Amino acid sequence: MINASLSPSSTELVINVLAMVLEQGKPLDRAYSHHFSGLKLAPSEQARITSVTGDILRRLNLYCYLADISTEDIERMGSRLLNAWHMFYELPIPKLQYTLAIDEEDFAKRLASAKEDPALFDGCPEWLDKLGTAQLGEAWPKERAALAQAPKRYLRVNALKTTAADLLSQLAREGVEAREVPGVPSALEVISDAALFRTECFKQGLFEQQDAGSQHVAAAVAAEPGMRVIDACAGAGGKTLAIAAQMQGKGRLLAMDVEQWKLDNLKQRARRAAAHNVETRIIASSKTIKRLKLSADRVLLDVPCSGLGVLKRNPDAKWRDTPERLPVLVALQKEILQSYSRMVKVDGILIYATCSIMPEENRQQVDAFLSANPNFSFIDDETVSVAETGFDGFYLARMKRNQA
Ligand SMILES: C[S@@+](CC[C@H](N)C(=O)[O-])C[C@H]1O[C@@H](n2cnc3c(N)ncnc32)[C@H](O)[C@@H]1O
Repeated sequence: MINASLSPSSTELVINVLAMVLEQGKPLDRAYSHHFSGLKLAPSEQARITSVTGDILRRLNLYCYLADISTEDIERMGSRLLNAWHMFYELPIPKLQYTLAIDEEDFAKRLASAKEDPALFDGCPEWLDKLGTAQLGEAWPKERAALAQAPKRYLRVNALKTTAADLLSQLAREGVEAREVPGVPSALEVISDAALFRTECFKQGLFEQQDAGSQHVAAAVAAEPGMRVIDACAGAGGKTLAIAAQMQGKGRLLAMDVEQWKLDNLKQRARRAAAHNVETRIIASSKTIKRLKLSADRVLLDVPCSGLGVLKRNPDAKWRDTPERLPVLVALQKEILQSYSRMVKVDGILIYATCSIMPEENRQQVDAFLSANPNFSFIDDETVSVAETGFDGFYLARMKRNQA
């Protein structure tokens, strides 16, 4: 994808999106929709812009260092940043009307010294490198390097409507090239640049866009038709819809969250996917949880987390987040685990999950929960490593309730 220079107009768009994210603090997807609306960009050009913007955000500190500018000065110095980015990939520099040129000799010196600093080369802010090293030790550098790579595009075959083989051939008829993903039977990897959401297959609800790691976590719920299942931090329902397919639409699937707009979004997606056994419920207070005491065969707690496993896909988070957020999240996860586990019935299974690879949010939480709750026993756990799988990074643990 990164094999040709951007046009001058696309360069300007990338600078504007970056400035909106980094200087106005807007989420990346909102910055894209703001700047793309009203433009008649070809899907391939739009894909190039998002791919270059993503790459710059994944290694923003590296490109800023090469451009000799600060990460806070993108609006004013954006052309210099984009020049450095083109020089890094040895691409001809776009001919902008106003541009801040970079001295080639100076650039070569900076590049040589950046290569001596692996954390900088992987686009890792200092606070994150310290945290990753403290949490993961020797395993951190390879995860850090993997988090600097572009994410692959995956979709989940909606088993309520189709099969992987049928979807592959229908997508091929619409010009979308995809292939199966070893180890994740519900997933297909999209290998062409197609505009997926414009396809008939999408309109018919034959698939959802979802990372293969997230699908792997949903598979661990192993819900069966007729069960009573609660997805208590359902958000817009990525995992809920996967669970509905496991249940073949039979049984009761309750999707809960503290944000109504996410549940509204979920309802819409569930309709398109024909996931008719999904019910949504807002968590208004602890009473909502209490009323569901000992009621579910499976409870999935996909808790709010640092998101440090999904930085490939959300690279802007690295430049917004601070290390102070982690202890706050860890305390919230602990509270959710303790309180929401009440909904698991005897012999039922609790599935705790995060999109983080940091032990403090993962195994350490589970161990603390198990020692405070001897009525639950550990079944298994797994960290989906970004480096080993190429997927987003996740964690999941399964625990069984043995007594009320
Ligand atoms: C990691 S996201 C869930 C992603 C979702 N399961 C998916 O697969 O698309 C965590 C969710 O927890 C929700 N949340 C935050 N605090 C919560 C709480 N106290 N109880 C329940 N959900 C909460 C957030 O609104 C967010 O939607």
